[in-house]
Amino acid sequence: NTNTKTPPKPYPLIGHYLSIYTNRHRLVQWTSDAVLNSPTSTFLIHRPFGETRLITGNPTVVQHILKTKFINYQKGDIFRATLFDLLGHGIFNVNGNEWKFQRQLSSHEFNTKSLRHFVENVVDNELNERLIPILTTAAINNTIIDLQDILQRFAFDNICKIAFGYDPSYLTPSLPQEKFASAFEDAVKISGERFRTITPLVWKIKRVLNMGSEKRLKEAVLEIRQFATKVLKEKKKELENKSLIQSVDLLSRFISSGHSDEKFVTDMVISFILAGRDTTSAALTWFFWLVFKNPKVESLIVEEVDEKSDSAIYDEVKEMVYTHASLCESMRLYPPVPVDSKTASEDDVLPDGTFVKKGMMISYHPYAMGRMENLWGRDWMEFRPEWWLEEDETTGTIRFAAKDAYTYPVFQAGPRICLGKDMAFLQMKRVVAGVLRQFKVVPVADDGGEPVFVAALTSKMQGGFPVKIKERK
Ligand code: HEM
Repeated sequence: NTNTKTPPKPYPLIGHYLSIYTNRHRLVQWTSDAVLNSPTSTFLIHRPFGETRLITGNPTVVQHILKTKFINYQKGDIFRATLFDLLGHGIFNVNGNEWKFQRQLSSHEFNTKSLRHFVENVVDNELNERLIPILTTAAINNTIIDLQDILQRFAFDNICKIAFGYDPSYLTPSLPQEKFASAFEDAVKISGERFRTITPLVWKIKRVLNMGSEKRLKEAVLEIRQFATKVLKEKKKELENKSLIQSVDLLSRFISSGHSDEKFVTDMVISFILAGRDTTSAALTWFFWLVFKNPKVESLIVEEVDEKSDSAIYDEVKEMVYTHASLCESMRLYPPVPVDSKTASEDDVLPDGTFVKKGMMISYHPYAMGRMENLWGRDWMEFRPEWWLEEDETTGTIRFAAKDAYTYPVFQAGPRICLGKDMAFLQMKRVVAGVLRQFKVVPVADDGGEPVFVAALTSKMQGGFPVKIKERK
C-alpha cells in the first residue's frame, strides 16, 4: 500500500501503471491519497502509452467543470461505450439535447407532490411489511444478518416499484431468486469491471468472442430489456382506456404524458433503477456503522425520532434536521459515488492554470474532498453532524445549514445534479426512523477497526456488514 506524503511518480512509457496495478483493490484510496498529497489538490495520472487523466479535489475546479464550463465537460466516449450495453440512451449515458429532453421530462415528475406521496407509500410499505419484520426476527433469534445486503435488497424493491410499478420482492429471500434482480446485479457488476481493464480493447474483444463475463452481460442485459419491455406493454394496455390515477410509478407517468416509444422509455427506466439501486443502501450501511461508533449521535437521533413520531409522515421527515445532518456527515466520509468522471470536448484551462487537452478525462473526487484539512479542518476524521447545523437567530431553533455544493459534490452539482436527491433523503430518513426507533444495530466484528471501503460504480463495505439486532427498551 502506498500512502506517501508526496504524490506518486510516473515512469516513462508505463506512467503510474505499476502503482495503479499494485493498488487496484484500493483505487479510491490511492487516487484520494494522490489528490490529498498534491499541493494543488489536482493530480495528473499518467496511464500507459502517454494517456493522461486529471483528478481533482479543488472546489474551484469542481465548480468550473460542473457548472461554469458545463458544456465542455460531458460524459465521454469511454464512459458511454462502457455502459452503453446496459444503459443505452438512458439519462445517465447521454449528453446535449438528448440529455436536456430527458432531464426536463423527469424533473417535471420529480417535482410533483403526487410522486412524493407515491414514494412515501412505497417506502413505508417496504419498511413495515418487509424490513421491520426481518429485523424483529433477527432480534428475537439473536441471529447475525448482513445489513448491507438487506439494505441493497430494500433499495432495489423500492426503486423498481417507483420506476416501473413492479415489485421484485428481493427482500423476501424465501421466494425463489428473482431473475430480474440477479440479471441487474450481474449487469451492473460486469459493466463496472469493464472500467478496470487496462484498455477497453480487453472487454471489447471478449464481447466479440462472447466469452466469460461478457457472455453473461449479454444474457443479463437481454433479460433486463425483455422484462422491462414486457412490463411496458402491460402498462400501456392497462392505461389505454383509463386516465392516469394520481398515485403511480414513473413509467406510467411517462406513458401517460405521451412518451410510449419502447426503446426510449425502457432506457430511461433502466437508468433510474441504476441510480436508485445502490446509492441509498451504501449511504445507510456506513451510516449505521458510524452511528454505532458514536453513541452520543445515536441518542440524539433516537431522541429526534421519538419526538417526531406523532406528527404526519411528511412533516416528520422534513423536520428531522439532526438525522438529515447525520446522513450528510456520514456521506462526507463515505460517499456512495466516491469518484465521478467527465471528458473535455475542447481544450481548456482550469482556474488553477492546469491545461486540459481535448478528449482528456477529468474526475472530481468527493471521497478525497471529505477528507481535506483545508475544507473541514484538522479534525476532519470526526463524525460530527453538528457541522451541518446552525441556530436561527430570530427563532432560536436549530436548522440545517447546507454546505457549498462544489465543496461537497456527493450528489454532483450544477445542471446535472442528482435528480433523486430529495427522494433519497426521504427514503433514508424513513429507514433511519423506522429502524432506530425500535432497534439498536450492533456490528459483529467490532474490533475497533474501520471496515474496508471499496467501490466499482458505487461504494460498498467489503465483505458485507454483519450485525446483530437488539430491541431498544
Ligand atoms: C444517497 C443517494 C444518492 C446519491 C449519493 C446520488 C448521487 C448521484 C450522483 C453523484 C450523480 C451524478 C452521476 C453522473 O452524472 O455522473 C447522480 C445522478 C442522478 N441521480 Fe442520484 N444519487 C442518489 C440517489 C438517487 C435516487 C434514489 C435516484 C432516484 C431515481 C437518483 C436519480 C439520479 C438521476 C436520474 C441522475 C442523473 C441526472 C442527470 O444526469 O441529469 N439518485 N446521483
